[in-house]
Amino acid sequence: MKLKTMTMEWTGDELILIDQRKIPLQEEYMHCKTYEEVAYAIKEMIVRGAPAIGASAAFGYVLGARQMFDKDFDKFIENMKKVREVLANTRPTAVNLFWALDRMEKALIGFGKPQGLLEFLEEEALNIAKEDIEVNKAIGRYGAELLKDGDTVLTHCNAGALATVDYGTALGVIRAAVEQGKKIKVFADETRPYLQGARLTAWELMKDGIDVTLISDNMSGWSMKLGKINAVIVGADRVAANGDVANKIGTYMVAVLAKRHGIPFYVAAPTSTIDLNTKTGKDIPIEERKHTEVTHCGGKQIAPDNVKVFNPAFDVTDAELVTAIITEKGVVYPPYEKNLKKLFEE
Ligand SMILES: CSC[C@H]1O[C@H](OP(=O)(O)O)[C@H](O)[C@@H]1O
Repeated sequence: MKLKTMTMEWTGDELILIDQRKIPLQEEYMHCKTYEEVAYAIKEMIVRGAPAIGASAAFGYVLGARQMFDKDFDKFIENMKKVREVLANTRPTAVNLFWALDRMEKALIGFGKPQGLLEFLEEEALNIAKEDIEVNKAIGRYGAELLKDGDTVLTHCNAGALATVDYGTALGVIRAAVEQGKKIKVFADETRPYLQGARLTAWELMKDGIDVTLISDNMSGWSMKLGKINAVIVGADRVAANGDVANKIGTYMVAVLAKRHGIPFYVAAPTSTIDLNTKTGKDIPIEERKHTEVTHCGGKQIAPDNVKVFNPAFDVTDAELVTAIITEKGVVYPPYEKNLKKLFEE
């Protein structure tokens, strides 16, 4: 067995993904044997979460290399541009997708010859996946130092094991603090419209026996005002060079409320989510998804036919609202422009 976690399994022949659309009511799996099937799984959010998307795309690239292999290396390189394009066109916001595809393409071109190349690409995809787990544990260790015994942490969306290869980023911090013996409680907001908080975060934390309370999105402000929240920790899909953070829609609202109530707002993100080529949040492409995600809930229509809908899947939190960014290399504080750059100079 090559790699198996709650989120994904790489058997050597196929990528098996838990269908995150079905959690918490069913645990069903999608078996991807082609790069097109992996692309479908990413686009339809069978797998979601920036690092999980990146790792899945890496294995999709391996499957595509097997499908498109050609002994003529130049022709093979050309073929792989199509594989990359199909995988890259799935979702635009999470930079990990492009980071992983860049890394796989670099491995392909660097290897330079067809003999042994498929095995080499498989090893690189496995490296990406296994490194993600270690990165998340490092984020957890650094982030846990920011939490006190008895803290209650509000988290938005799902930045847990299901959003990564394993362990999670924001939930990795909570797991690490609990593993250190700290009594941590979590408030998970539901995260309309896709409900990653209600469906995924609550499910993950209950499976781990971590104290979690589910609230609707419009309860986060009142929970803070009542003094129930000591810290906010969220994940990220892309951190711009100036520290602006793209994350699930609703994150910005939580960040503004945290600022209003003097509550620290932490972003847990691997360096693979930090994109120095994106100067500010204004440059981050924000995915808009289908209207039925808003007009329907649990498969039931909750809005009038033909109502107009705006459904951005992400928003951007200004760097000034972010207390610190927790990475696998340590906790980064403002000024982000300077301090994020340093992460890549060491
Ligand atoms: C650890 S990254 C998790 C990040 O990804 C989620 O987006 P989606 O569920 O649409 O893939 C959300 O923004 C999470 O914070």
